[in-house]
Amino acid sequence: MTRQTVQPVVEGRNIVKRYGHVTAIDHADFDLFPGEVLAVIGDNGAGKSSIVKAICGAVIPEGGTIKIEGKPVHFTSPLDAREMGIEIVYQQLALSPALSIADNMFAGRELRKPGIRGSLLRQLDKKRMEEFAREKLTELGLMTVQSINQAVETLSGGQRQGVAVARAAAFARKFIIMDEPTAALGVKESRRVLELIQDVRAKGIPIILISHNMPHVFEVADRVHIHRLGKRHAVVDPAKISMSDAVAIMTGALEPPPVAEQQLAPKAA
Ligand SMILES: Nc1ncnc2c1ncn2[C@@H]1O[C@H](COP(=O)(O)OP(=O)(O)OP(=O)(O)O)[C@@H](O)[C@H]1O
Repeated sequence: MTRQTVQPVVEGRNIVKRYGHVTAIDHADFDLFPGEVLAVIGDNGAGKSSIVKAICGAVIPEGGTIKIEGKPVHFTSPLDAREMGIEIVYQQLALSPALSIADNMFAGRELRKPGIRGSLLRQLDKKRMEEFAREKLTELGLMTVQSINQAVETLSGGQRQGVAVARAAAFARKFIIMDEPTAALGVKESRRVLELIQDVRAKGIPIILISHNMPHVFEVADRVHIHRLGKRHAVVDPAKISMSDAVAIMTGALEPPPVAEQQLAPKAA
């Protein structure tokens, strides 16, 4: 397959978003390709969260185009993106501590019992949800947790993040956005989440990983999107650039490589 024939999963062009006098997204471009982990790095306030929010409907851009698998989209809320199979894992876990693992996995999209018990009486199909949750956690090697009915508040930070990743992986049909998924975790727990990212990629689901942690980025990313002053400043191959050069480009201390030497698309297979 040549580079030209690979259709991006996400293609953002010329995206603009202003907050008063602040231009959070300044005619930015963005590409995510099938099967890859794309890291997004940038200084504080560079606009990383804003561009990713525009892609998942949490921010509505004022200009530009966003295509998902070649089709223009105009999301008005993250629910629109979720319906399309786009999942998000936040640093601040969006899990409900008092609810069980299984309940958290299905929050907002519970399975109902078949027939009239589900459609009319709205009865939840607990058994099917538990089975599904168990299967998904097992798939990602996360069944070290005691019970699927255990409250999330009894889990360690890493296990909780594991549940959030498993939930995203279970429902993502297009891609997963992870915003600083290891920021709140210890060394061992971060390691597990990095392994999970690789497992999810192995399942064929592409991932956008926002992170300030350069060793983590360089360990798992296939390409590194460097965001600066509201726009895509460069895309580099982590196998070909040093961490310190990537940081220098990010801060403006070093010029980005010429476009022809950048990794704007994955290497041809
Ligand atoms: N809701 C908002 N209202 C006003 N300004 C905002 C809002 N969201 C973001 N901004 C501004 O837009 C710019 C980009 O912010 P954004 O959070 O996207 O950057 P970031 O690269 O994700 O930063 P960080 O790494 O610190 O999270 C910043 O100047 C920020 O203050």
